[in-house]
Amino acid sequence: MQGSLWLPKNVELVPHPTARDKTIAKVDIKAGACILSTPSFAFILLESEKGRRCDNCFRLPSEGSPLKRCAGCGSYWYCDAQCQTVQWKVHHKKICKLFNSYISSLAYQALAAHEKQDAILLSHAIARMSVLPTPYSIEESTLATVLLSLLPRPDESAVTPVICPIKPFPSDQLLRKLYSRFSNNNFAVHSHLTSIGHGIFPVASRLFNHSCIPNAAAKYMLSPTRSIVMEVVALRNIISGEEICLPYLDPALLQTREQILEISYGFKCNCSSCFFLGQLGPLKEVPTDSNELSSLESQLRAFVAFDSMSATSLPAISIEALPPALRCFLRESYMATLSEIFSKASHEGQYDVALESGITLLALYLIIYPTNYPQIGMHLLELAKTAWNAKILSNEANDAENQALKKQVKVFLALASQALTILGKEGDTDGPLQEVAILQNLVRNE
Ligand SMILES: C[S@@+](CC[C@H](N)C(=O)[O-])C[C@H]1O[C@@H](n2cnc3c(N)ncnc32)[C@H](O)[C@@H]1O
Repeated sequence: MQGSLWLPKNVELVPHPTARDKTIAKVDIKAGACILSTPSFAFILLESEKGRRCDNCFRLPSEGSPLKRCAGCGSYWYCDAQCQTVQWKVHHKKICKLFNSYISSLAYQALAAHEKQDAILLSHAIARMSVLPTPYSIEESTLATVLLSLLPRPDESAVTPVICPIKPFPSDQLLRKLYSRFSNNNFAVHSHLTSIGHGIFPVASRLFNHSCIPNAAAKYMLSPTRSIVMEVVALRNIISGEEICLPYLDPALLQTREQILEISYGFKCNCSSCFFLGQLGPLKEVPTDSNELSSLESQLRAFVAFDSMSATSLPAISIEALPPALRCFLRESYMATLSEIFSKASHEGQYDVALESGITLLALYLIIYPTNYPQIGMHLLELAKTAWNAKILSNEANDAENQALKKQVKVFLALASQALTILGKEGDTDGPLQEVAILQNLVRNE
């Protein structure tokens, strides 16, 4: 395996006691470094993005250049003839004429929404194998070889959804083998943390195990005429010999992640965060009395000791250090409520409520997520926008309040920039890094 051409030079695969293999760093890797850049084998847009984005490169159309619909099937959209040609060669020529009768067939219509998505993704993967010089000789494609070498999912016998009747049709055995690699090996493709599609990236699947406190994250690069590419980026400095892990799900799913990992991936996570949560037993209820809740929330903020007026870096806090009295905040439901209070208050202009709940949420994120996790950077940007709006609407005569809000905007922006720069540019243009730069400019020129 070590000599494999697809294996990046800075990592190696070594045996893992329960996960078959794991990937470790062969050298020290710096925060922000790209560990792997890998093409997808097959991918699909989410139904909600169909016709909004190009089916090949996933980009949004530029102004004045609407997407062009495939004249054959009318069901795929492209930026231009180049994107269409790329996808035509990879799989669409095997699907185009058959697509509409396939999706209106009773067998396809009977599938649940997620099965329909799997069925089309599987059709794309099969079509891609059917265009090999010798159809379905997977050894002619490195990505197909890696894909079929992946670990199957726990419910290997799940019924394969009906696929597009591609010619020549694959063997039942190949279809089942491929479908049994779905779900535990597929990735949600996102742009600035919003899902836009699904993809199969065999090399990334082969390399990275899960951790709820990952040291790396996946991002997706969209560029003209190219199919999407996944990049795996180090979130912090990784030392030689350390295992490199991705999050298979949002680590903030504190109560549900254990079950999801067991059902969908067939393993029990042994990270220190899961170990700690497993030892805690049932969590106390979050107080319903508003005074009691507010006092406990200020204790949480004090524990994290984040100073929104002067912080120059984000504190790294381990979940194990959380005092017993504050552990009730480790409830997913509390986090969801807090996040709703923050967004509602900032949209409705209740900026004092928004800033307080937003900083409490930041404190929780710093406890739950690892350093430089993208959600932290995105949340800091939202906090900066909220403080900026508060400043604009604040009483001009109240100079002290104005200056305090301006200081907060600067602190949030500087920290958002630090965290988001580690992941770097991804997805659609005009992302959060550009928003940070625009707001920094406004503050500077004010
Ligand atoms: C995408 S693969 C990861 C690569 C895999 N280790 C290999 O050797 O091909 C996902 C599968 O790896 C295993 N796995 C991933 N993370 C794990 C972890 N933290 N602990 C145990 N098993 C894990 C599970 O079997 C899961 O379904």
